[in-house]
Amino acid sequence: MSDVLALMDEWGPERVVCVSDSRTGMKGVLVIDNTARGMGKGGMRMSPTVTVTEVARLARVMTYKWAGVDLFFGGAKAGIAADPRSPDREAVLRAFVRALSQEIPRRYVAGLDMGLTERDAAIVQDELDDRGAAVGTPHALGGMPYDALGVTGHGVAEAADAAAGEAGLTLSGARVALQGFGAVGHAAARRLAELGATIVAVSTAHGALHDPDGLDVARLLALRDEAGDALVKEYRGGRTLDLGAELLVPAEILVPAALQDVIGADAASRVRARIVVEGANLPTDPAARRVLAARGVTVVPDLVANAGGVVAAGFAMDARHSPFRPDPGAVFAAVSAKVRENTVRVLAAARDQGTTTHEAAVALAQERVRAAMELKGRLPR
Ligand SMILES: NC(=O)C1=CN([C@@H]2O[C@H](COP(=O)(O)OP(=O)(O)OC[C@H]3O[C@@H](n4cnc5c(N)ncnc54)[C@H](OP(=O)(O)O)[C@@H]3O)[C@@H](O)[C@H]2O)C=CC1
Ligand SMILES: O=C(O)CCC(=O)C(=O)O
Repeated sequence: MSDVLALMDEWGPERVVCVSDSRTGMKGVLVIDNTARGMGKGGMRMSPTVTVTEVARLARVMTYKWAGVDLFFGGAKAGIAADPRSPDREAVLRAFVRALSQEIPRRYVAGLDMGLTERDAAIVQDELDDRGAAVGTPHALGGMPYDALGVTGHGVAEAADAAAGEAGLTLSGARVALQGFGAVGHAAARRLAELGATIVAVSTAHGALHDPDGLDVARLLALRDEAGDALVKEYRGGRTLDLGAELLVPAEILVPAALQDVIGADAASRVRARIVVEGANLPTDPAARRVLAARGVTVVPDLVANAGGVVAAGFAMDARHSPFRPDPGAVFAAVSAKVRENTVRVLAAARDQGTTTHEAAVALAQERVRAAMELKGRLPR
């Protein structure tokens, strides 16, 4: 745990709970970062490589993301070290949730992150026999299935449109390269195409595709439904690239929407896009952000660009104990308004203060978290 102790600072994390189960081989962690503005809320991820440090870093992003959209929840994230394609995934998920029955839903409500779907949110509710245990459940359970609806990706595309406007570009005809075609990536592609952008590259863990004249987004979306992960192998047209090369193709806009830490200082010096919109959490590191800023590349930070998920989760938190379903139209409208407003605000603040956009977004969020900590007597004496 020494790595996590090293991550602890005045903001958190307040609570790190590691759990395991010998019968299923389950190993996982819940990190509750800062609850000054409300209880722990954030997605649950399943990945064979997840680490305690990764989940703690993601939980910190959640603290800032909730504050950034000015909704009253605290930052939290959960991670299960397992392959989401494993036939044992349900048993592992159930064991994880059972082991955290003291935390869920009293201190933490689960949501969707990488590797988990609406059906998993339903399993979390089932395991604890509590409709309040998770959000992101299917419509048939009265939930707000924000991944299936593509709410986060929709917001990412709206952020791209707002940032393009600030940079004097229009999305119409702009070339976009995307990493990841999961819950966030596919919905971002769909909305970007609707807004007139040309998607020139996409990738999944199985490979990357590039066509400088534009990929057929409708075909890619249909293949995702038909072929799942193998969509890049099934697509006819374009040429395949080594994984990671999709980040560096000529394009006006780059949307990393898969993994964390994919753009370091070296990749940042080779990115060809004028705008980077962070669909994923933590795709860039601080050195990369400085390199991009120095090169005049506009970065819309994760906590701004992918905040559609928290806005939807906010609606879903309200609806957990209500017989009424949230109206998807109202959710999409709120996501669009909030993400656009925050994109413009953060880009302007960074320009005015001479900071990176991440520094500007975090400063705004910290101001709100600090105010709550002060009111609750949580600041150091
Ligand atoms: N879901 C949400 O509402 C939110 C998600 N996020 C963040 O967005 C990111 C993506 O999450 P989400 O879309 O939910 O996850 P999913 O599990 O739905 O999709 C992940 C996608 O990334 C692809 N991928 C995995 N590894 C690589 C790789 N090495 N190179 C290229 N693509 C890869 C996967 O491919 P394959 O299918 O082949 O495995 C898949 O297409 C994460 O950082 C998450 O934290 C942020 C806010 C909200
Ligand atoms: O809080 C949620 O339910 C999902 C949002 C999330 O995990 C994220 O924005 O990364």
